[in-house]
Amino acid sequence: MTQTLAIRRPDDWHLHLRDGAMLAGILPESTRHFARAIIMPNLVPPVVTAADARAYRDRILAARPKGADFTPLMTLYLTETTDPADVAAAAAEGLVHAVKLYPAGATTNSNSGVRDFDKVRGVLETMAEIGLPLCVHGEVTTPEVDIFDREAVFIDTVLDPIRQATAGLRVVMEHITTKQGVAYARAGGSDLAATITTHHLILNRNHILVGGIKPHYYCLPVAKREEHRLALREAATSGEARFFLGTDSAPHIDALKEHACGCAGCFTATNTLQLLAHVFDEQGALDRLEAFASLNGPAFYRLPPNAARITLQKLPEPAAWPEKIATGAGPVTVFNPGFPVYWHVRD
Ligand SMILES: NC(=O)N[C@@H](CC(=O)O)C(=O)O
Ligand SMILES: [Zn+2]
Ligand SMILES: [Zn+2]
Repeated sequence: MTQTLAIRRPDDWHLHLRDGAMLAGILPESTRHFARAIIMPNLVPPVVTAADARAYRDRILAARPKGADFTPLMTLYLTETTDPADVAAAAAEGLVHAVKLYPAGATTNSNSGVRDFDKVRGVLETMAEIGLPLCVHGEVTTPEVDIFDREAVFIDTVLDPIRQATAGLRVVMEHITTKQGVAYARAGGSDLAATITTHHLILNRNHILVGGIKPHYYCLPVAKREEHRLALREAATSGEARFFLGTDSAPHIDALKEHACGCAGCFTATNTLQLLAHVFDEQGALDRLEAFASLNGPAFYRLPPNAARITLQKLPEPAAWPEKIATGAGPVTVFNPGFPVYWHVRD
């Protein structure tokens, strides 16, 4: 018996598209199923000003496959010298939909991130006034803090103080990976939301480390214990408006993943929808997939949901996708969940 599920076309509220040959190679993987995406600004050099964002948007639009219905929603990379007036103008023009906070050194290409939070107070106050969301990579970078504790410590020592100090600031906790992240998101009001990735609904830290190290399962924040994965599954499938999909699909060429000092990032753009249907089916929550993937995100970002629909089908044979995407920069391995997935996306 074939099971069918039609949902509004989804959006991806946290996506890395990179630039140049990598952008050209991986963009079709996102435009196939997603209508819009919040585009992360951690290029080298980062997307800091409105002019940077406009130029990057134009490169993305130029790389779009013919006929693709896909709108990139741009973000600015917050630095200690970001100009509040430039941010406000970019938001007013509809160019920029969020500002991204990377604690300096927390993740891939985050060296221009924030070290002294007092220096960004003016920008945050402007953002609170105009309702522009701050997207946060929530990990401390203090060497003494264990990598598995960095999200929970960030919430207590950085995120909560920022939110207390900046009344009305709208915040998205990006790619939460812990039960503490889920609890903190839940304790906030309508000005707080959290994205959850596909891979963090599937992986715990054993998947990365048991039976040999799996570089393609390494991302930041790193996957945590099983109890945290279960908390994320419960949150994602709850239907609550504060939780929505941000894949954090983050391509790196295989040569840099399968490396003595491998890059962080899982590439899930290709098969995210199939995997999500599998996860929501396992949780008995298929009726809430649309809220997570297609409704809650636009509501938080104050955009209408997509009018178009996409149909998912559970078939007797497993869904297939390429093992790797060939790009001009080199091959990128597609996230392999390690189990068969019977949900397909109908063309
Ligand atoms: N998630 C990752 O592991 N990597 C991201 C950066 C990020 O989102 O932290 C990347 O740009 O590669
Ligand atoms: Zn991040
Ligand atoms: Zn990311």
